[in-house]
Amino acid sequence: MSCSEVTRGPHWAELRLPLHVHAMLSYFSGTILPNLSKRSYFTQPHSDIALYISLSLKRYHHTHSPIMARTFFVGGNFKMNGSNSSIKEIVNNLNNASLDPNTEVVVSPPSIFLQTVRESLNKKIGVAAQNVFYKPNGAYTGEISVEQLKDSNIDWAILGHSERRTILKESDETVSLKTKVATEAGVSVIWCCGESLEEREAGTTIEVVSKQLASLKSHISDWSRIVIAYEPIWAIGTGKVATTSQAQEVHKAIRDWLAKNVSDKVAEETRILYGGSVNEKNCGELAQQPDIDGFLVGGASLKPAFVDIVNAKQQK
Ligand SMILES: O=C[C@H](O)COP(=O)(O)O
Repeated sequence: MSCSEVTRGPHWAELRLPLHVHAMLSYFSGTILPNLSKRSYFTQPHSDIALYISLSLKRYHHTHSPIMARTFFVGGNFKMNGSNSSIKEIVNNLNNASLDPNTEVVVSPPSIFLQTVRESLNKKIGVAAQNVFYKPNGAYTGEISVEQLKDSNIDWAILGHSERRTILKESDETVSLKTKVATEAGVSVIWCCGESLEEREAGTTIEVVSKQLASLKSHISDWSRIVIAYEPIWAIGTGKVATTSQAQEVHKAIRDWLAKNVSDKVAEETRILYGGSVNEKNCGELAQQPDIDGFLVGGASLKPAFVDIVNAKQQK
């Protein structure tokens, strides 16, 4: 029902509204409901004023709430590396390390080690699978289901990593479907995107990442279980890290895309990680960028220096 359709209720002047509410109503009436002039505010009945109050408070809250700080996040993607003994060593190292309590940490061993790592690792550290299939069970040789992950207390998965997109030919559609099934079942996802060297040189980085995001958006509605990892393919395992300004530029573009295509809230709250040759030396400067909310670390997550990357925010 529009304001102009409201005909019942006492005149606003009969209401005993606090002065600040009146002031706020006058201030916002022109911006929130531009089709209603200030004059019409003074002539609207009770239920209209209730509508004004509700919209004004909503607007006031939106524009005056402090921006929710995003918890810094560091993921360690072991990829297809490690043995029983080396992974035990990594777990012991993490269990005994002094980790920044303000950083969320998730490690992702190969699937054969998932359960052992989950059982032996400090419970404050999350454990992620490196893949999950979109079917609940059945004849899908080599795949692993969301229910199986949950049954083993694994509540994270890395999806859309460029190595799976390129080597294993996973399409945007497949990655989006997997992400939908995982998040809907309560498994959080580190969702990866990023451009190849040819795409960067052709100047299509933002276009490529936007297309990957658009596919994701067409499959999911709840973004609260998603952490985005921007990983330029040319920087993965090459020792060629993106410069802080290159990384920040793409992270900002991803956040702008979320604001424009999903919502301001999702844009503000979604963590965007950088991945690609991150190490203990380059992480400090990257961590200072306003839109870099953490890292997805490959090679360096297998080394003791991973602890320094987790503590990147504490570097001077
Ligand atoms: O998932 C991690 C990324 O692929 C980065 O790997 P990297 O740190 O070895 O370059």
